[in-house]
Amino acid sequence: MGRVAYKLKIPASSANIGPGFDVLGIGLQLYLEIKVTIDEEVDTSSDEHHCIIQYEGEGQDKVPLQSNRNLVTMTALYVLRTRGIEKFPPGTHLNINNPIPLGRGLGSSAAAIVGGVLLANEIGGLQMSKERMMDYCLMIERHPDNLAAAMLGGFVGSYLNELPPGEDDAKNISMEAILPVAGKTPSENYSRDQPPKDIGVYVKYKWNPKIKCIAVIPQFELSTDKARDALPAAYSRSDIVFNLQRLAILTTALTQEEVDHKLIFEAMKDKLHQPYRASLIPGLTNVLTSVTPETFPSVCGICLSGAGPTILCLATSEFETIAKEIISIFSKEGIVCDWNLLDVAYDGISKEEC
Ligand SMILES: Nc1ncnc2c1ncn2[C@@H]1O[C@H](COP(=O)(O)OP(=O)(O)OP(=O)(O)O)[C@@H](O)[C@H]1O
Ligand SMILES: N[C@@H](CCO)C(=O)O
Repeated sequence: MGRVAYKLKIPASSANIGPGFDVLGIGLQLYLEIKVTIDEEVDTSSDEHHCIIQYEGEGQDKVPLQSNRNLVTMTALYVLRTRGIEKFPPGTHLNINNPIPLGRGLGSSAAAIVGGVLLANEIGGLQMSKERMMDYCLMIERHPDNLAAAMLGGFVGSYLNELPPGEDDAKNISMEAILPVAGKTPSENYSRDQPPKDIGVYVKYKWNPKIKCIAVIPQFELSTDKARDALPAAYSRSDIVFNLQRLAILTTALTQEEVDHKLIFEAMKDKLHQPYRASLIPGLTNVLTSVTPETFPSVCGICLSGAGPTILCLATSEFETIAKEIISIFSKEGIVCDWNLLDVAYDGISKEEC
């Protein structure tokens, strides 16, 4: 085979966008990069799956580098196993550069999972479509919003199909049958079954390019699992209708040529997840009610990004002023933040030869 080298890029993402809990996502121009080099002359036998990982960027002090513990390579190994391949080709090196902060609501885990599936697709020559790769991704992170935005790019809506009984069981097999679970001895009995087909359906909306994304990123982590545990098991009809009405408006309001700031602002309100997560994110309620088109005319809307704690503010100008206002509200709670102005990543995953 000789030496092979290429780079995979996967965007960060913001999920929910207010009312679209587990439904909407936006790909963001902040990319997890995985440089893949395969050189069979190089000895990689120190790793049990022949994959040496170098990692820099967010989480570099804590992201595991063993191939059976790192989310990117664990995901790739899961996909490869379902195709009868148990290891990477001898001589595989990954140089991972990750600017996406972990556990902050910017889709770091979705980028890692999409990156792992894409890596397996390339290494195994599997030639899967993006939709088929999404089936694998959804076996690991079981809501489609961040994953679809990372895979497809742009502003994306998704739903999960109601699969026939046998296939639905296959979709819900335990995580331990798919990936090694932290704190547990890796299983010898992983599933080698390919996932059901067409678990999800995705649609890309247009996006008005005048609207930019301000991400204000508190310097503390909130795991998605913890933020999901804060949610109730059931909702009132009026709260569900509140979100559905706004969701129906929002997906078009963000595409219209004339930006209607007040319409978007109202359509980005939510009653299904943000109110329940407020206790985990001091200052959240104040941020969501203080930064409005009345206080800053270029604000279109403001919401929790994914499971938080990052705040996503959509705006057409005044970016630094708006970011500083959000930062000052958090600072009153003793929370320090970074911020970043991000454009939409319209294209999702990509591969460059090196
Ligand atoms: N590049 C990476 N390499 C290895 N593991 C990663 C990588 N990125 C994320 N992870 C894993 O994913 C975890 C974060 O996932 P989590 O779903 O809690 O947050 P998030 O994806 O950043 O936020 P959200 O889903 O709300 O957008 C990290 O703690 C780490 O275990
Ligand atoms: N929709 C998900 C996104 C985070 O992964 C949530 O809010 O829990």
